[in-house]
Amino acid sequence: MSATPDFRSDDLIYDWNEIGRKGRLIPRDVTFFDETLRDGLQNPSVADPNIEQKLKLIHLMSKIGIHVADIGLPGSSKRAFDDVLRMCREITDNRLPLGVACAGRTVVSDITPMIEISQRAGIPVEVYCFIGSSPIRQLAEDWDLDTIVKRSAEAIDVAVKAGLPVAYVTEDTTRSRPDMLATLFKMAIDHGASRLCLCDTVGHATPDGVRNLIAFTKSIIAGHGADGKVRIDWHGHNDRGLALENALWALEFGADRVHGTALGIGERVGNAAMELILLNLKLLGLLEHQDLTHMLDYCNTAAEAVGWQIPINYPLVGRDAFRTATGVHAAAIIKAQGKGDAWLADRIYSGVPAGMFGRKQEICVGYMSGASNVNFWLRQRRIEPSKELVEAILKKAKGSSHILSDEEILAVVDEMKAR
Ligand SMILES: CC(=O)SCCNC(=O)CCNC(=O)[C@H](O)C(C)(C)COP(=O)(O)OP(=O)(O)OC[C@H]1O[C@@H](n2cnc3c(N)ncnc32)[C@H](O)[C@@H]1OP(=O)(O)O
Repeated sequence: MSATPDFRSDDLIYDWNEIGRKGRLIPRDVTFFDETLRDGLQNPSVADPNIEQKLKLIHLMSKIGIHVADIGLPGSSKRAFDDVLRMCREITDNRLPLGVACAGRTVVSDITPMIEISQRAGIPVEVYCFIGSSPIRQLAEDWDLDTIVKRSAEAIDVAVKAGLPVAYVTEDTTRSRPDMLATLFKMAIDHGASRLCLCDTVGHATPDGVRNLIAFTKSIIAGHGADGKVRIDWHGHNDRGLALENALWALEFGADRVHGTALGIGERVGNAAMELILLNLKLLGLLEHQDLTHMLDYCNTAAEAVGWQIPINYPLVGRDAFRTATGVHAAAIIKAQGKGDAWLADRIYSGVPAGMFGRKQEICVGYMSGASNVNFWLRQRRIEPSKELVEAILKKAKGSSHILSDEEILAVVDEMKAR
């Protein structure tokens, strides 16, 4: 598999990432499940977005190629119910290419609002019903296996009878015992669940755990005669900082659908960041036809909706993702641009080509800069870069402890003009 769809990659970028990859294939028909409006909003430091912000996000999700959005727990409050109904109507009214899911406990009263919304909005809401499956959850809740099986079967039956697709979610799967999981998975398949969602609820998993769990789940599905009928979801959290890596490995190991949230916003330290999952798959040569130029808008909208700032050094969408003040870096980018080679300029000092995602390389002037930065800055603004002017700006930059603002540079330009 070639690393990028770019015909020039093979001769100009030697790709060590590809060694050993051959033969191990991330399935090309992977799908994406966006949890921003459910798990994302479980973070204690987010503000609950208003409905207009939620609708805007729904539109952006459909633009970046999300297949299904989990849009809340309609059973949790009247406001949640109303928002979910409104979002479902937005999807049907605008024929957005986006499926919807709603979360609920394996409790009938959490499922019935989803049935009502499906009927009123004319959309099949995927029922994402969860119950804790690990010994640690069982201990805290005093649940025995029979209780969990009975509750789960009852909830799945209600949803299936209403004609809704069901993803059966074993909370804390990554710390659950295999005998417990085997019993629950078989029960869910027998009762008509079309997906088993493996949850790293507390961010415990490493890639080895992901591989073992997915292999185990596949063997249960196959052994139960449901191969090709029941799909596997991966839902991961970032407590060990491994959410993105685990999500990518989950796809590699055979998960059909992967969950993520904008900017990784979610419970505690969050989930796998959806934009980074998409970014990495794009760079692996997958998602060739997916237009990801709306990712900046998706992340900015999510950040604004929950009242967060995107960190300046955040990949892809952070302010500095494609910005340099460094003399050696800037000189090389400028040389590439001077050759009229946009491809080269976008890759020479960037592991992620900005143009692929609707962004561009930026060069600024600071204490680490050289004459190239200043020349470039002036030419971009159609100001003649005389030797004296370049030297004066560079002197100011070298004596400064920050990147020069446009105003600061223009003040030097005016000062030199006035001489
Ligand atoms: C997959 C996940 O991320 S889990 C997180 C899901 N999201 C949320 O919890 C956010 C929205 N939640 C809420 O608004 C509220 O917690 C509600 C409406 C769901 C429930 O509120 P309350 O009835 O007041 O219960 P409370 O929140 O105090 O406790 C949760 C209850 O759910 C129970 N519960 C949790 N999962 C299940 C389940 N699968 N089946 C049955 N009961 C369950 C707990 O045992 C506890 O019951 P208890 O009150 O009898 O001890």
